[in-house]
Amino acid sequence: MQKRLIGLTGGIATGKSTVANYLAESYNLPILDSDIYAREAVAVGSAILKKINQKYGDDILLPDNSLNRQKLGEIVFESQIERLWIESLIHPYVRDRFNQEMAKISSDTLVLVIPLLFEVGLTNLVTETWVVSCSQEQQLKRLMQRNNLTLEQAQARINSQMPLSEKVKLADVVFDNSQSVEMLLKLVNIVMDKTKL
Ligand SMILES: CC(C)(COP(=O)(O)OP(=O)(O)OC[C@H]1O[C@@H](n2cnc3c(N)ncnc32)[C@H](O)[C@@H]1O)[C@@H](O)C(=O)NCCC(=O)NCCS
Ligand SMILES: Nc1ncnc2c1ncn2[C@@H]1O[C@H](COP(=O)(O)OP(=O)(O)OP(=O)(O)O)[C@@H](O)[C@H]1O
Repeated sequence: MQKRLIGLTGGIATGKSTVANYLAESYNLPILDSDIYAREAVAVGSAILKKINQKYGDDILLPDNSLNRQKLGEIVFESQIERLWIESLIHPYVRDRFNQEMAKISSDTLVLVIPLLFEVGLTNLVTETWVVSCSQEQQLKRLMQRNNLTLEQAQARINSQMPLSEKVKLADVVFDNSQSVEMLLKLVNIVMDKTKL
C-alpha cells in the first residue's frame, strides 16, 4: 500500500510545529523536520560550517565555535544572494537526510515538516500538502514575540518566503490558525477523522 506522506508547511511562525507536536503526541505519528536537519548541517566541525566561517569570518561563530544563528539570520534574511548561497549548501544535505530517515520508517503515515516545501519544490517527496495559515498581523506578532525581532526583521523573514496566500492556494488541506491553539487542534482532529484510511 502507498504510504501516506503528509508535507506540513505554512509561513514562518504560523503554527507548523504546534500541529506537528500534536500529531506526534495524540496520533503517534513519526515526524521528520527539515529545520532539525538544517541545524545538523551546520553542526560544529561540519564541512558546511567551515564554508560559512570562511566566507563570513570568525564573527559568524559564537565563543564555543557553534554557528551564531542570529547573525547568519540577519545576513540571509536581508539579502537574497546570501540566502541562495546558504541554501545551495544546506538544502542538498536536508534532502539526503529526509531520504535516509524516510527509508528507516515503516509506519503507514509519516509527517514531513518542510517550511520551504513549495519554494524548494519538495512536493515530490510527499503525497499530500497541509498548510497552516493565519492573518499577516498575527504572523508578524507571533514571530516578533517568539524570536525577539523588530518589525523590520520579522517582515524581512516573512518576505523571504512565498506569500502565504499562494501557499494556501497550492495546499490540499488548509488549517486556519487565526484563533486559539485549541481551535487549531480541533481542526486537526476533524481532518484526521475525515481522512482516516
Ligand atoms: C538563517 C538561519 C541560521 C536562522 O536560524 P534561526 O535559528 O533564527 O531560525 P530557524 O532555523 O529556526 O528557522 C526558522 C524559520 O525560518 C524560516 N526559514 C529558514 N530558512 C529560510 C530560508 N532560507 N528562506 C525562507 N525562510 C527560511 C523557516 O520558516 C523556518 O521554520 C537558519 O534559518 C538557516 O540556516 N536557514 C538556511 C537553511 C534553510 O533554508 N532552512 C529552511 C529549512 S530547509
Ligand atoms: N493559535 C495561536 N495563538 C497564539 N499563539 C500561537 C498560536 N499558534 C501558535 N502560536 C505561537 O506562535 C509561535 C509560532 O508557532 P510555531 O512554532 O508552531 O510555528 P512554526 O510555523 O512552526 O514556526 P517556524 O516557521 O518558525 O518554525 C509560537 O510561539 C507558538 O507558541
